[in-house]
This record gives sequence, C-alpha cells and structure tokens, in this order.
Amino acid sequence: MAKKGNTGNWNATSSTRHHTIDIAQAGPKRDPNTGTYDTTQGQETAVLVAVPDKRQPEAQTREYLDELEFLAQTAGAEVTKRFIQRLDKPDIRTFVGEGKLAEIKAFVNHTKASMVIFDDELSASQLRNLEAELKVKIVDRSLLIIDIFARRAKSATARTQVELAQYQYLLPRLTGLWSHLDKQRGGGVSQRGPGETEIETDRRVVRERIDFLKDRLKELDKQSTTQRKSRGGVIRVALVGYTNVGKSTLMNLLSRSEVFAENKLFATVDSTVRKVVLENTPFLLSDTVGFIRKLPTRLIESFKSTLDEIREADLLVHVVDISHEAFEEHIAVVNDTLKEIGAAEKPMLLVFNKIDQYELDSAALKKHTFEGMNPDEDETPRPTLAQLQATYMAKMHDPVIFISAQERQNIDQLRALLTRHVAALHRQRYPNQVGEEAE
Ligand SMILES: Nc1nc2c(ncn2[C@@H]2O[C@H](COP(=O)(O)OP(=O)(O)OP(=O)(O)O)[C@@H](O)[C@H]2O)c(=O)[nH]1
Ligand SMILES: [Mg+2]
Repeated sequence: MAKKGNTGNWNATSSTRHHTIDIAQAGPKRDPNTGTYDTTQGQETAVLVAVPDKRQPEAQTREYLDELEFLAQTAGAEVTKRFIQRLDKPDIRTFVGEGKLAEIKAFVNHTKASMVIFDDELSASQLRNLEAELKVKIVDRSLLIIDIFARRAKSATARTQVELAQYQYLLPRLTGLWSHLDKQRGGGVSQRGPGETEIETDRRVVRERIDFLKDRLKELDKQSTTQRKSRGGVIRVALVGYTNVGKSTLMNLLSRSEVFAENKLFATVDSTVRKVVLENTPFLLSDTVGFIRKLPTRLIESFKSTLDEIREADLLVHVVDISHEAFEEHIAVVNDTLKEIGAAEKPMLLVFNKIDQYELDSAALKKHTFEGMNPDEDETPRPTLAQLQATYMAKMHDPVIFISAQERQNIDQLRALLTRHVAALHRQRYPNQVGEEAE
C-alpha cells in the first residue's frame, strides 16, 4: 500500500534555498547554514479569507475553504479561523471591505496568528495594503500552491520550474513584497546600476534570473527530449487527475514501484515513468503532478516540461476520487486544464477510485440520518454506488471503471481494460507486427 504520513520535509534544496519565497518566514526560523527549519518553536497559525460572490451556494463556499485549509495544512500551517465576506467583487484596495478588515485585524492581533491566506490571487497593491494594515504575512492562493510545489520538487527540472514560477509571481509584486532580494543581490548599493532606483534594480535582478531559468529549462528539456526519444515507439500512458485522488497509489499498484503517495495535496510534483508489461504488452506509465482549481497559469507554464509527459501520451488514465463531494467539479477542472495544455483530444479511460471510502461515507451518513441527528428533508439522498456507476457508464463517452486502489477492488478489471486499450493502440501503430512485441 501507499506510504502515508508526514515526511517532515522542511529542507530547502541548495539551489533554491536563497530564492524561495517561503510562506513560513514568520514562523519557524530557518537556519541560514543548513536551510532547515526549527519546528520546535511551535506551529504556524493561519486565518483564511474568502470573498465569494453573492450567488455562490454556501456548500460550495465551504468546500472551497476546506480545500484552502487542506492546502494550508500541507504547507505546515494550522488554520484557526475562516472569514467570509460576500461581495459582488473584491475590494480593489484591500480585497475585503473596511469593516471585515477591522474584524480580521482584531482577530489576528488577539490570537497572534502568523499569516492570513486569501483564496484568490491578490494584486501588488492589495498585498501591500493588507500587509501594512494587518502586519502579518499575507499569502494568496497562488503563492500557497507555489510554496507547496517548492517543498516537493526534487528533480533538477521540477526545482527549476518552481523557481521560475516563484520569480514570475514575484516580478509584478516587487513593490508589495518582502525585501528579501537584498540578500540575493549580495547586498548593498554597489550592485545598483547607474541611475537605478532600488525597485528597478530588484526588477532587473528578477528578470535576469527568469531569463537564466528559462535557458536552463531549455537545456534540461533538450536532455529529456533525447531521453524520451530513446524510449522508442513504446505506447505511453499517463495518469492524470485532480490532486490527492490516488494517482501515485495506482501507479505503484500497476507498476509494482514505490512512488511517494500520501494524504496531502501535491504529494507528486516530479513526474515518474515506469515500464509496465501487461499480458505481453509493454507500455510506459507516467505518474505526474495533480491539478487543482485556480491553478496559477504561470505555474502551468513553468511546468511545461513536466506536462509534456501528458501532452505526449498516447492514452490518458483520468483518475477521479469518487468519495470527494466535489468530484464532478474536479473532473471539469481536469478536463479544462487538459484543454489548456492541448491534451484534451487524447483517448481517455475514466477511473473512479476510492469506492471503499464512498461506501464508508454513505454508511456513516445513513447512520447519522437514522439516528435523527441530521433530519434534513430537503437534502437529496446520496446515490448508491450502483446508481452512480449506471449514471456514469451511460453518460461518459470514455470507458469508465470503478475501483479502490487501496483495497485492491476491481484492479484485475482495470488491468484488463488497460491492456485492451494499449494493445489496440499498439496494433494501430504497428499494423504489420501482429503477435510480435515491438520495442
Ligand atoms: N480510501 C482510499 N484511499 C485511497 C485510495 N487510493 C488512494 N488513497 C489515499 O489517498 C491519498 C492520496 O493518494 P496519492 O496516491 O498520493 O494521490 P495522488 O493523486 O498521487 O496525489 P498528488 O500526487 O498529491 O496529486 C493517500 O492517502 C492514499 O493512501 C482508495 O482507493 N481508497
Ligand atoms: Mg501523486
């Protein structure tokens, strides 16, 4: 089974150490020599803020904030409160209105919260104003996601991609953000070009770094393209899906490997490729980064080489967590993201995972209702798994299968389905090689 639990991976890699925009700055102090955090100083606490428009249903607002809280936890912060303000559109100056801001400020001061996390991207001026007003770290959704990626990235490519995303995030916000660039410049006015103001110098340094990272990625890209070419004409299958749905668990199951999987968002940032042989049909299976709603576009752009794995696949296996209440929205987010990266037209198998959890949740819900604890008659009853299967088998254009990677339910059927599709693709590619193995 997949490995679980916190790895305590607080180490910054040496190449990104000085460039990480780390949301954990005001919390545990980082040792400048080792780049590691002293986590004994207690956990960071975060306050969440969302400004949904007035039409957004309550359940959706709650679900979005649940996800933001999960992201915050993954980044190492404990959430102590959620603030919601329904507005037609966010306040241009401070994102929330004056009254709400005062409320947040009072709470932050009183509880000594270490950061405030906003469920949207903030502009440079909003960042600046909020920081001046609240006097704690201000983190927006994009930065939170980038920060998680920064902690997870291991390969040279992923690290370079994350760093590029960090600098692209930073560039338009230089006036609003921390002055940590001082350290990078080697400090002092001497580095400043003639007639340059500090902010101009900062911008120049960041732009230079962005150019450098782009060049470096091009180099790395060349290497991996050569690598991919050497894989020959083997059929390539990519696992895609929302984050935390069980892609890596499934990868491990199908390829008998040990890819890191855990109950946190974005456990996988690097892509992994394994050769799998099912009934004499060889193919390459790749596990890759999960998608999420409002994934910063710049992050998608920076992760181009990782996403190439998906773009160049012959078949996509779209994994869905059926036990998640928002699974339908997740499917839509994944399909939209695939469209965005130009991979929407590929053949696809839809794998509904975590049926064990769905059954468990349904049983718990039933018990709850039965005991009269939740006698909400307006609420539509949860469909049974059989009903869901019937609906989705009929509704989807792509082949559909329901499994539990964790409990090994229907895995043989999945293997058979996969074999059938890979073999068909293989025959298509090598029409003259009937019965032979191509390599
Ligand atoms: N109940 C249940 N849990 C599962 C199942 N498959 C995976 N999980 C759990 O779901 C969590 C996420 O699994 P991963 O395999 O890391 O998911 P992922 O899609 O690779 O996630 P990211 O890499 O973060 O995008 C882990 O805690 C798994 O143990 C399943 O069939 N049932
Ligand atoms: Mg994974």
